Amino acid sequence: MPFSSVNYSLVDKATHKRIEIRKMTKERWEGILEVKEKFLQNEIGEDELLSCSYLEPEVAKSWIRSRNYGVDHKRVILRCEAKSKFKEKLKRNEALIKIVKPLREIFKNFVEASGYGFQLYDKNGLILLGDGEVIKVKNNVTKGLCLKEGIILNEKNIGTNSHSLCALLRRPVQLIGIENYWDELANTMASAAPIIGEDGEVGGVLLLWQWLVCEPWNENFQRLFSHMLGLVTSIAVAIETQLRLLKSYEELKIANDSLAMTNRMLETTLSLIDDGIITVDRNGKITCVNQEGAQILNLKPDDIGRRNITEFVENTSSFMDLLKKGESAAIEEVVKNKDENYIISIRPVYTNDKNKQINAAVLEFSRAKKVNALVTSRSGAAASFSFDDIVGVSEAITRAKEKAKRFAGCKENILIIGESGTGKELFAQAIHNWYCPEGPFVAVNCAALPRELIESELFGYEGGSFTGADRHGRPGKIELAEGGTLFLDEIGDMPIELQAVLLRVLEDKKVMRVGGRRFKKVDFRVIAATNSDLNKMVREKLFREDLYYRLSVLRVDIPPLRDRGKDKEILARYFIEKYCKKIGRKTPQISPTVRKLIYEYKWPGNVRQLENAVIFAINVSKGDVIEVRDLPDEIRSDFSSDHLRICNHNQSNKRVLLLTEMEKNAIVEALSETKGNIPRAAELLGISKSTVYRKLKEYNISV
Ligand SMILES: Nc1ncnc2c1ncn2[C@@H]1O[C@H](COP(=O)(O)OP(=O)(O)OP(=O)(O)O)[C@@H](O)[C@H]1O
Repeated sequence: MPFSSVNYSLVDKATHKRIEIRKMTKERWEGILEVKEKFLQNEIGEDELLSCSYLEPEVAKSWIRSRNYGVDHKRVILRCEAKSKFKEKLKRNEALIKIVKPLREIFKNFVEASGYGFQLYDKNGLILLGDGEVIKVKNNVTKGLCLKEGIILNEKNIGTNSHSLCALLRRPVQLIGIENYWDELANTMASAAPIIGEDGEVGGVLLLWQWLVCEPWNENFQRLFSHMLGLVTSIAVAIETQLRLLKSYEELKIANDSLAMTNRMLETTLSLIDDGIITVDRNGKITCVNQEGAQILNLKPDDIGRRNITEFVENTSSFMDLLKKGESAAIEEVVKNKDENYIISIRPVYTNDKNKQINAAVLEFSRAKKVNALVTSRSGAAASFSFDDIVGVSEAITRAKEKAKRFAGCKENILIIGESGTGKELFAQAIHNWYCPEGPFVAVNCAALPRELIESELFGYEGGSFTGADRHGRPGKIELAEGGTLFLDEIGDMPIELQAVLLRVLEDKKVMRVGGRRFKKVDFRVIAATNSDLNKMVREKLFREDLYYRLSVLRVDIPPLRDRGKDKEILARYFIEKYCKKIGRKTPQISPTVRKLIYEYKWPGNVRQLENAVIFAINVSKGDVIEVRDLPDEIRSDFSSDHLRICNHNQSNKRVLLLTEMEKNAIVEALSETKGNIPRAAELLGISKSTVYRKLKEYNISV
């Protein structure tokens, strides 16, 4: 008689299908028993078994598989997993075991009290967590089935069983006694529920089993049995949830750790930046700050998230306008309670790239002084010379150097007077480097600047103030000299109308850009230089008297080269060596005639002229000695006339004798060097052949 009554059911959470559990009646029990005996004794075939209404089709299929595996229903041989493999599997299932273990501990007492067994299997029937219980079978006779970890109980070993069917069908399964294949399990009832992992695979099976203590068709037993399945399924669901939580927790922990690491890296990076970095929200509230930023704004840790950037900048409205505009910008601002100007670079942070809605901004505060120094050094306006680079031992230069050094130490403006090429800029750089080597050295040649540009060049201009100007405006040289030196070369050429403006700047130490409305504080020293007679210019009303006095508080006079005695030779040798080193050439000697020339020539172009002459000679000379012929034409011709002038004008016998002797020696030397070749000797001496012939006669020299 077909058995069809359905007594209870549960919903499989994996498939969301209702699993119907058939009630075990006496009739069904006996039906199964009968068909099992027939099947095991080969009295019925597979088809007949599969069509048996007492038996669940999945159980029937499993019996067939069990027989095909060769499982003996009376006696099975249990297999243990190899130690190393077992270890590896425990490791693989670590998270699952970690969750199930405490549950099993709780359950243990319950097991002892009510005779339940509780195990965790992997999907292949390996016991990952056992209760170590011994299955007692048949009339309380203890048999040797120990449900310990490491034992493999699967269909291939023990035939049909609930946890293997559960893993295969991926849903809860309940088997009672004779539904199992192995006779030893005929007195047990078991409920198994799968633990499905995030990947949708069976990660393990939870099994709850008990001895059959009464007839399975007993009402109480039926109730208990249904509860058992509900219980094991709920535990499995709880474990799945915990597994997911653990995974999310671990992912979160990894994400957290990496976030913390990124934060630490960012903090370290920010602390290394010696500019202030401050982040603000769209309303200007300060949200984050690095050490330097906190120092600039004098912020305490408590201020973060409370105070607004507008509390710290003077020109609040234009600052907030820029911030709200959401464009990258840089402005120069005065930070309240600070004596310094800062360049504030604003970098907006958008909510997303599409709508460009500003969400926050990163502000970089850099000291204007530092930025200007960088700009000027990058533009080649840095001072590279020191007092040690001023070559010379003559009394005149030593005195000038000492004076300049004394003046360098104080903040006053300095006026350097000297002929062109005497080294005025060299002195200015040395003074600057003595006093404030960190600051910018901004040089302006007042003679080289077109008259109409000199004002914007010196004072800068605001954006759009005149045609051709940079639309963002530009700082002037005075602003750029902040914290350093403004070197005004050829000050005598500064237009008179600008002299008044310069005087005011020197007095107030404030500038306003052309087209601007705001004065800006500047702190710099002026070193002015000229080769003009400023005194005379003042008398002739070409130079403002008040500016002259303002500038000439400390005055250094640089002596012309002709007054520097043996410095001339020292400098010549210095330049030869320096230049040859630069071009990688062997340093040539100076012929005695050239040496004499160096001493006696007037050097109207001073040190610059000497340096240029030496470079010229090195490039022209072919040998190891620089000869007169190697020198530039104008020096040779100037020298010859100087020479003659000395001969003509100086009537002192001694002097004439000396000079004639010198000339005679030079001619003898030239002839010996050219082995008596007169045209070549003339070339060497820088005089004509006919002069050589005349001189030979005059000095009675035979070739
Ligand atoms: N004492 C010195 N030692 C070494 N080099 C020197 C010395 N004096 C001048 N020079 C060199 O001579 C050249 C001219 O010097 P500098 O430009 O300082 O002169 P200047 O008086 O400012 O000239 P100008 O009036 O034409 O501007 C530079 O190359 C400089 O380095």
